[in-house]
Amino acid sequence: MKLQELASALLITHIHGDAETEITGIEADSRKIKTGDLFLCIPGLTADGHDYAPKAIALGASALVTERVLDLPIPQLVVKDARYAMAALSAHFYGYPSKELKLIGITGTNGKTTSTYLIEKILRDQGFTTGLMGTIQMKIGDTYTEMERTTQEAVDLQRSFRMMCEQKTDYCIMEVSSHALELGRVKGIHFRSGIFTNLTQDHLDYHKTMDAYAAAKGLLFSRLGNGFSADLKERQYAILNADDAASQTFSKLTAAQIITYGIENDCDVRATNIRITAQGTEFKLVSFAGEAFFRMKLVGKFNVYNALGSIAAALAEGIPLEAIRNSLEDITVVDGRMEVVNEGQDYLVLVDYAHTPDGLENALSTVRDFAEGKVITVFGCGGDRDRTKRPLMGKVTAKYSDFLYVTSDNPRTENPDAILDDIVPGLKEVNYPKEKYELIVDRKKAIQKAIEGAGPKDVILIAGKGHETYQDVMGVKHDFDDRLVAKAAIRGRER
Ligand SMILES: CC(=O)N[C@H]1[C@@H](OP(=O)(O)OP(=O)(O)OC[C@H]2O[C@@H](n3ccc(=O)[nH]c3=O)[C@H](O)[C@@H]2O)O[C@H](CO)[C@@H](O)[C@@H]1O[C@H](C)C(=O)N[C@@H](C)C(=O)N[C@H](CCC(=O)O)C(=O)O
Ligand SMILES: Nc1ncnc2c1ncn2[C@@H]1O[C@H](COP(=O)(O)OP(=O)(O)OP(=O)(O)O)[C@@H](O)[C@H]1O
Ligand SMILES: N[C@H](CCC[C@H](N)C(=O)O)C(=O)O
Ligand SMILES: [Mg+2]
Repeated sequence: MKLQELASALLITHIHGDAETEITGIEADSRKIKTGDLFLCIPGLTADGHDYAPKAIALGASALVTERVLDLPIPQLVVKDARYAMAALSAHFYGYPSKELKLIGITGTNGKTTSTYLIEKILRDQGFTTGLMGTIQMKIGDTYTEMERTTQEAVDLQRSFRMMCEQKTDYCIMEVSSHALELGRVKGIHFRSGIFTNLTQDHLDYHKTMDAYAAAKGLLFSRLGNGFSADLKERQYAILNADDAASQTFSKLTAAQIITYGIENDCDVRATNIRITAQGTEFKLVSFAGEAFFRMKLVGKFNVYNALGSIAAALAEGIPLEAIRNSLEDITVVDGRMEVVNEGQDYLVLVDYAHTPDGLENALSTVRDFAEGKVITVFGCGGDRDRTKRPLMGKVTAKYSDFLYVTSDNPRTENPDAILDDIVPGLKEVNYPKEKYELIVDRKKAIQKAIEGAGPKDVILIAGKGHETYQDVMGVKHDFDDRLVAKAAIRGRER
């Protein structure tokens, strides 16, 4: 594509340099530049892409997008807002692929990943081809790619959408993080449905206040439904959790058709007669499409919420309730979410991804409900992330645990001991007895100790890292998988 043609996606009348320059790719990271690429110089939070322009040129970049003219020998598109340009130019370069897909976006503090897998299952059982993007991976059909982030940067996102189109994907189900919404990674993307799971504390390091965090999530809905359509295929839906106060705000922001779901409040898709056991959940679904009895293998009331949002999204696509039920009843586990580590031992070991106060509240209250023995929790908090959630996570775990191992999650660039020290005030606030917890920085040792100390019928919840197969210490990702560490410890104890 010629630079001139690409520039037509923006209000650019003047190009510094040769407008006929051929652009064969588009990148915002100098480390990924190939010959012929356009390099977007993004002023970021920690670095300024403009500083990497010379490196991009050395690697063969054929043109730049900049916010100021640089004294460099290749053509430049000078724009006011390089992030906006990144989203708009990427969409244009890849031919607006989101319009060729039915895109279902999910936002909320907890439950996004889980919901993507539930919806994927329902759609695939109906014979649709699907793409999935989120924390665990990107999946196109049965091909998996590990991702750096939950929601990709605009350039990568548009490229992935194009790949999905090439593989004749009908639906793409994706997690939309608040960072992505705030940083414009999904700007201009055409969503068919937006789902809101819930809003509780996380990421205040980035958003600073809960209001700002909510406003970021709201962007998914304010951009939905900008034109009414008689054609069902073009309709857009905002699927909102009626039991979360933020939904009221989001409902005012959107022009899309609203479908509400929940348990406590009156809504369009509601679960009643809920029964939670260690084996799963049961509930009666009452909806505009009729009633049905669901029996799922996923545990916890929070998974009823995830199921409800997914059911609402599927109903909006015209999928029969019976079929939805059959699909959801089939799902046994979502990778790293309440995943049982079973080596035949007489105590239960669960690996879960709860890494927020509310996630822990949900996971632990569920465990507490069905535990016949003690509840032993192993958890920590991620470094370089919201510090204010640390004592809150301590407080929640104290509320439900008979014994606690406070350990490292991904310390990233922080001192691991200091992270543990930030958790302890939460334990002290609720007078959690000193003899009921231990601080063990080494996560492997903490897991081993928890397993060595477990008695018959006890439940050990290892929280925070779920599906992760690494531990990030000072930017180095060391192999680490809670499930494998737990397995080895169980076997070691038996010997
Ligand atoms: C807060 C946040 O999301 N920051 C992301 C953002 O940073 P940024 O825009 O400020 O970029 P920067 O690192 O300052 O660099 C500026 C520019 O220089 C470029 N650069 C930089 C270095 C270099 O050698 N060459 C080069 O070209 C970068 O590609 C970028 O375009 O863009 C960068 C490039 O894409 C990301 O690496 C960075 O993610 C950081 C590492 C991060 O940790 N993000 C997390 C918090 C995140 O996004 N998480 C959410 C999930 C949350 C959830 O699931 O709940 C997610 O969607 O994954
Ligand atoms: N609907 C929910 N409400 C509250 N907690 C939940 C819910 N669903 C899952 N959880 C808890 O939160 C953890 C993370 O779930 P999941 O990975 O589905 O969320 P996510 O929103 O994708 O998280 P992330 O922001 O890290 O991508 C689970 O392991 C579980 O403990
Ligand atoms: N998407 C979340 C995941 C947190 C997972 C936890 N293991 C941690 O490292 O804090 C984040 O990036 O904040
Ligand atoms: Mg996720």
